[in-house]
Parts: sequence; structure tokens; C-alpha cells
Amino acid sequence: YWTWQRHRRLPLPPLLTGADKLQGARWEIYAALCKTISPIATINSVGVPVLILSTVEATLELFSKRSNFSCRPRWPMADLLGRQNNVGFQYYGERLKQSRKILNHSLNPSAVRDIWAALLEESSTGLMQRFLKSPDTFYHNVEWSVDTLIFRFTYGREPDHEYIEQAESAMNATNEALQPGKWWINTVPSLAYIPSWMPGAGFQRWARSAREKYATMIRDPFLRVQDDMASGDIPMSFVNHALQASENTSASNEIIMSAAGSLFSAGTETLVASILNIVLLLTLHPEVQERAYSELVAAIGSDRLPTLEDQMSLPYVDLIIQECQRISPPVPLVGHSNIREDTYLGYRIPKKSWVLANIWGMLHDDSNYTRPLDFDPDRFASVEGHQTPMDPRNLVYGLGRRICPGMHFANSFVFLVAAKLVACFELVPIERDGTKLPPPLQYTTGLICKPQPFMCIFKPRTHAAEILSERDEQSTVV
Ligand code: HEM
Repeated sequence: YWTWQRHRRLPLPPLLTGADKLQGARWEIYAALCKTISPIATINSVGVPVLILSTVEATLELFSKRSNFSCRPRWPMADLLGRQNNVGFQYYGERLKQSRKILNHSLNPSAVRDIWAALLEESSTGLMQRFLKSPDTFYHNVEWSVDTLIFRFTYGREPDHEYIEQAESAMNATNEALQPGKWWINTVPSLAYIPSWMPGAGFQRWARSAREKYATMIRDPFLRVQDDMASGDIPMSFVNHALQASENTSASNEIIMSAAGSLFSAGTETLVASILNIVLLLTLHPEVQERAYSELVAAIGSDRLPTLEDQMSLPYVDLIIQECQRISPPVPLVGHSNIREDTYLGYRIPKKSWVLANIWGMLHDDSNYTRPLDFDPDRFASVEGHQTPMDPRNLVYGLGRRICPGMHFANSFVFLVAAKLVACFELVPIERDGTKLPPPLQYTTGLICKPQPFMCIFKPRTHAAEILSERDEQSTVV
């Protein structure tokens, strides 16, 4: 009570004004406005306060050092859809800790190296083969390969068409449920308790149908792995790995099922965004591609594909990945929420506030990254006497107790795709009437930021067809 009394005298962080007068994505506008105001500012003070963090220091302090900010913002409509069982939406508590423990058991660096390396290698090579065969549909090829990779990782087999459709419809329903201002219930949570037959409770009926679809989508593939495990030898998968280590109670199985069901929505769009962004930025920078190709030929030659073991001998490829993640982090605003009221820099943070870390803003802060809009992988090269700026991979996966559990898996796949792209293709802008038309730097502005559909040419390098077909014959399946 006394803490509350003391805090009550403190003001909310300063209010950001003038956002409506600026153009650009939300994160760009917040970054521009916060620069002169404060590392923590208020975007919206009506109803649930929405705050924005614009510096690494503030984000480390709140998200990493304090456990209070490990909850997720509340969206009653998303709860009605049953998304509370999805790890990414779960509120902080015992169930979340158990889910994350299970995820870390299968996604820690040694598990990625020892169990999933063959799947990652095969999947990245498969993507190159698709680029070679049908370069015009490269955008779709990336989506298809990543969807298949995450499903195979989760359940050990290829997804059927029906699952992909169900997953897309579930993601669309979630996006609809998260639309600001669309649902009264998000502003008046008590509406969740009105019965679905009452007039005006249309949202209840819509939510029930979406919830049932989501439940089927996470239950059916899980039960299939469980049945297959009982009847014989089946491919390794997250579900298989987790069930082997579990107590096999209905409660622990249910947590594994929900954790598995969270991976598709969390892992696909983010990974697709990272890969398409690399394709886009490499197309725009031929000099960077040539330097990476020379490094690759000098390190491993041109008669085989790079593997995860070559990572240390390809430092320039690593600089390119860092710069691509900096230019366009797939999740530009990372949202956490605090369980109890708190204070920071003399400001009051009411409990259950939405606290958004502006990851894009931090990666474009010119006090850390000079000329932040320029694409310059060399900014991360270590030069004696100069401090290298922070590796963006320390930010793009979030921070603290909610940090992305798939980060090591994602980093390995992104490296393999980037290195194999450099080894197999020269990415060039399309030409019209003899003039090169570089693709525009245009990104989506929703929850996930990825390049908007664009065009480029995948020009195979001399040995591409050879090294890709050889690899096809030797392919190893987990
Ligand atoms: C480059 C690709 C990826 C990026 C940039 C990314 C980024 C993120 C971010 C920013 C968060 C929120 C972290 C926070 O709140 O502090 C997150 C959460 C999560 N990610 Fe990823 N992710 C990627 C790939 C993956 C993959 C491949 C998987 C699974 C195999 C995965 C599984 C998850 C899960 C389950 C969560 C929810 C964790 C929680 O709420 O406690 N992610 N990711």
C-alpha cells in the first residue's frame, strides 16, 4: 500500500505527441519522436497505458534485470481464441516456465548442433534447389521451405496442404483479434462473460469457431506422433524428443502439445522475413556479394556447398547477416507487460502496462550505429582501437525471460541459407529496356516486418547445378 501511495505521486513517462503528423512505420515514428524526449515514453495513456522503450539500457534494465516485465500484454479477444496456450501469448507463471524448459531442452545450442544440423543442412540445400528450378517463384519458395522446415522439426514429417491452410487461417484470426479498436471486448474485458446466444455477442460465436479450429490444428499432428511412437521407430522431432524426456502424464503431454503448436506461428514468418531480407539486400549490393563469394572460394573452394562447420571460416558472411538483421529486424516492436506496478527513471509504470521495446529504433540509433540507414556490413568488423557496435542478434530475438527459444535454430538456418546463396547464385536486379531496376526497400508494417513482394534474378554460378545435384544424391534425412 505504501509503495503504491509513493508511486501515485510519480508521473507517467512523458507523452509522445505529434505521431499523426509523421510518415513511416510506427517504429520509425516512435524512434524519431523518442530521440528528444526520454528513453521511456507513453504512447497512449487512455485505458491500458502503452509505453515505449527506445534505448538498449532501458530495455536491458526492465526486460532482463527485472522479472516483473516478463508477462505479455493482455488481449481478451486473443484469449477467447484459446491463444493463451500458445507460448508466445502466455502470461508469466508456472505453465510458461515449464513450456520454456521443454522448448530449451530441444532448442539449446548443443541440441541444434547434435540433433537438428542434418535437417537444417538438408532444408537449406532444398531451398537452393528450388531457387535453381523455379527462380521466378523465389518468394513463395522461401515460405514453402520454411513452413516445411518448422513442421518437420516439430512433428518429423512434411506438412499436408490442409495443415498449412489451417495454420494460415489461425494466424489470420489472431491478426484480426489483435486489431486495435475492432473488438469491444479488448477495451471492456468483462464482455468475455456474456453468453454467446445474447444479441451483440457475435464476437463470442466467431471466437468459438476459431478456437475449435485452432485446438484441432494443434491436437491432430501431436496425437499422430504419439501414436507412431507407440507403434515403432519414427523420425526425430521436437514432440518425439520432448515426449521421451517427459513424465508422460496427461498434464505434461498437454504442455508439450501446446508448446509444439506454438512453433509454427512463432518460427515461420520471422524466419521467412530474415531470409527474404537477405535476398533483397544482397540484390541491392553486388559488391558485397562478390566479396562474400571470394571469401567463400578462398576458404572452401567452389566444388562443394558450405556447411555449419564452415561458419568460423566465413566471417564476412557473418557480418552480412548482422547488417541484414540490423537494417530490418523481423519483430521491430517487442511487447512485454509488467505484473506489478513499477518505476523507472522517476516515472510510474502502472501494472499490466504494455511495454514495447523499439528494437528497430535501437538498431538505427546513430549514437551506436553511424549512418544507420546505410547498408554497411563492415561496421561490425573488429578494428583495433575501435569498439564494434552491438551484434543485432542480441536484440532481434528479444530479451530476458521471454527471449526467443528458437534463436540458435534460426541463427544456424539463416547462416546456411546466406552462405549457400552466396555459393550458388549471383542475385541481380531485373532489367527493362536495358536499364537495371533495383527492387525498392519496402517492408510490411504489421507485427512482423518483411520485404514486400519484389523481383530479382537468381543467376546460377558456374558450379551451382553440379554442387546442388551432387548434394541431392547424398542428402541426409533426420
Ligand atoms: C530469425 C528468426 C526469428 C526471430 C527474429 C525471432 C524473434 C522472436 C522475438 C522477438 C520473440 C519475442 C521475444 C521477447 O518477447 O522478448 C520471439 C519469441 C518466440 N520465438 Fe522466435 N524468432 C525467430 C525464429 C524462431 C524459431 C525458428 C522458433 C521455433 C523453432 C521460434 C520460437 C519462438 C517462441 C516459442 C517464442 C515465444 C517465447 C515466449 O513468449 O516466451 N522463433 N521470437
